[in-house]
Parts: sequence; C-alpha cells; structure tokens
Amino acid sequence: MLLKFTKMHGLGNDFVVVDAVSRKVYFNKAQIERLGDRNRGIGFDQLLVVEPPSNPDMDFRYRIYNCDGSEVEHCGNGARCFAKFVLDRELTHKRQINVETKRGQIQLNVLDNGQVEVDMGEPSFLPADLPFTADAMQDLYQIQANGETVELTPVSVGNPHAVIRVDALSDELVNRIGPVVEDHEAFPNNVNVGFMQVVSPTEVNLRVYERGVGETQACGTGACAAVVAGIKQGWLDKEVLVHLPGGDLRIAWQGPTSPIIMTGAAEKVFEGQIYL
Ligand SMILES: N[C@H](CCC[C@H](N)C(=O)O)C(=O)O
Repeated sequence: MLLKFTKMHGLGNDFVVVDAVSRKVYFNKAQIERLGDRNRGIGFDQLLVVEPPSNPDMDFRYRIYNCDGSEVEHCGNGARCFAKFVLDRELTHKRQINVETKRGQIQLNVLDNGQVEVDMGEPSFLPADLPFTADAMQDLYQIQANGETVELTPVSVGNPHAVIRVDALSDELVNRIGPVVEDHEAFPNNVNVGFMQVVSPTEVNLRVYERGVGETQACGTGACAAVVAGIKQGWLDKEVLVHLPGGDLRIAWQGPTSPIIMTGAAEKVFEGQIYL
C-alpha cells in the first residue's frame, strides 16, 4: 500500500502525520516500528494518525504512537502539529479545534502568529492515575534506581511523568537516570522522565527522557508536568517559560481543577509517500 504522510516537528520533537480521515489507515506494531526507524524507515519520535471523531460534538480523533509502537494517551507537541496539519490539508477551516485523544477531549486554538495554544486538560498527582505504586500521597517521593535514591514528583498529564528537580543538567545525568526510571517497577506502565533545573520562579531548563523513545529535543506534556510539579512544590509561579533543547514553550496553570495551557510552535518539514 502506498502511504502518503507529512513530516512535522514541535521544537525538534518530530512526527509523521497521516490523514486517516480521507481514507482509513491501520498500522500494526511492526509497521509503526519500521516507519519510525531512522535508518530503515522515515524516522520519528511519534506517529500521529488523524481520524474522524467517534463523538459528533468533536472535530477529529487523533491517535499517538511512540516509535516503539506503543499507543499513548497524550502528546503536547503532537497536538500543535496536528492542528497545523488539519488546517493545511483543509480538513477543517476552524481555528478552534476540538479533538479526541486516548486521554480524553482537548481544545486547540491556532493563533494569528502561527503558534498553537492547547488546553491540555487538568493534571493529576494521584499515584493511581499514572499509575505509580506508592503507599500514600506525599509531596515528594523517593525511589531506588541502580543503588541511587531518586527524589521525584509523579504527575499525570493524561500520560505519566516523573519530574526530578536537579541543580544542573548534563548528558551523563539524563543517560544514567533516564532509562532506569523510565521502566522502573514503581511505574507499571513505564513513565516519561523530566529533569528540571529551576532558573527562577518563572523560568526553567528541562530535558525529558521520553517513555518509548528516549531523550527527545522537546516534550510538551513533559513541560506541562514539570511546571505543575514545580507549582505544587512551591518552586514556580503560575506562568513559566520552559527552555527545552529544541526550543521554548510557555506553560500556564492556575492551580487545582484548572487546565494546563501550553503555547508553542509547530512546523511542517516535507510531504512524502512510502510503500508500507
Ligand atoms: N512519550 C510520551 C508520548 C509523547 C509525548 C511528547 N512527545 C509530548 O510532546 O508530549 C509517552 O509515552 O507518554
């Protein structure tokens, strides 16, 4: 089958996006892994498949797959690229788009400056919502990882995150701790691991070792998780500029029962086709 696709990225977190509205498309795990292979396929961090909605009140559904083939609940950078994709392909002319994801319904606003503002939904600090195996609710948790004690804040943004505050960021730290926490037994569904350096109450540096991928140049849900964890711990204000290796995201959260609002760029790189 000849598959048409669009290659996109959000701050260097890269995606292959497929229109499954105009024509139904299904992928098995092996096909996703092959398409995601940077040597033998197209290469991506995540595959985004845009479908008609199951709920008539929504505009679309879109499915998100990590390059290891796992389907996931939410993707912040992917949501912004999805919005640009459906407008560019004239699948909609709306600038406020309501979309179903595996985690639930989110709303996207395409701004005049080309950036996209996303209502990412409400976070949860309940361990069971990640899931994270903890005895009771605490502020900060500690797990043992390869003989080291790692202190973290577990956050669900629809997908699971472990936010680790650090004094300094380094490749050595991310590569030593990231893989061990990502598939730690305390996280039965694995976890995205965020390393946050607090610059000021309104600015952080962040690197994310993503579940099912490894370190990416940016992680939208990771930026959301880091900011709400920092606000919960009293380290951050309600609106924060997040510096990721691939670029900046602005994250705002007014506190419990409020949605997280993420604003950032989305870029199209090229269109292509491949025999599946
Ligand atoms: N790796 C994540 C999904 C992609 C999230 C990231 N690319 C974003 O922009 O939020 C997970 O397994 O939950």
